[in-house]
Amino acid sequence: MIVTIDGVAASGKSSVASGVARALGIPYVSSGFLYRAATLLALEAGLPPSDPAPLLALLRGRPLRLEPLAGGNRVWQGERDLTPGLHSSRVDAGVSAVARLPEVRAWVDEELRALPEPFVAEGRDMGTNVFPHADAKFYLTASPRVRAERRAQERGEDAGTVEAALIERDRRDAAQSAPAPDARVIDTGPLTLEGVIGAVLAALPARTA
Ligand SMILES: Nc1ncnc2c1ncn2[C@@H]1O[C@H](COP(=O)(O)OP(=O)(O)OP(=O)(O)O)[C@@H](O)[C@H]1O
Ligand SMILES: Nc1ccn([C@H]2C[C@H](O)[C@@H](COP(=O)(O)O)O2)c(=O)n1
Repeated sequence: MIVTIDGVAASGKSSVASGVARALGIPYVSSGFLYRAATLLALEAGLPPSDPAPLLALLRGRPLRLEPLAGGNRVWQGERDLTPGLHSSRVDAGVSAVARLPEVRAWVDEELRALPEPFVAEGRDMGTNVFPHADAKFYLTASPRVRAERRAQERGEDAGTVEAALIERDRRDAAQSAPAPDARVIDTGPLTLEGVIGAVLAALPARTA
């Protein structure tokens, strides 16, 4: 069984996917972690963001392992846990360029499709491209301001600065961020996190709940 939760930056995908996965007793998969890990390694190696060849050689030479857990994901390269470095403003600023590379997207898709079911998968294109036959699909939205205030509170940053960065990231990620035609779209703006999780659980087909 696969449930997909897609949406724009800071719309609540990870938090909602985690809550739904816990309620179902299954892991959740954060596809963004793989894009962020590839970006972190590219930045550390000083690789050119527009040339996929050296990055793919690095990723295939020393493979990454995504560890989906009910409470969160971790990404390992050998014995090195890359997770602590994935959610920095530096990675935020560089990840869209890496995620735009078709070769990197193909690598991420291959990694995701190799994971054993069941799981909740969150990202931008889980319901459209990676798992089009998922059992249930959801797409989260909220206004840039609402998302910025949540992210700013989470990271202790200025909401105006965060809002501008989110709008820019939405623009850069637009090509892969459309909702699947059969996805249920949820505006999380008026809802608490628990309210969104409850709405997703209530909308699951009987066989998945
Ligand atoms: N409905 C909600 N009400 C209030 N706060 C929320 C809600 N949904 C998410 N949040 C909070 O908003 C912040 C961003 O949520 P989260 O990290 O899950 O978003 P995301 O879509 O996974 O972000 P990114 O695209 O950067 O990975 C977190 O602090 C989270 O707790
Ligand atoms: N399925 C996905 C997941 C993520 N991305 C890109 C776009 C995001 O800016 C970046 C980080 O994702 P996040 O951790 O913020 O969910 O990775 C993508 O293109 N496709």
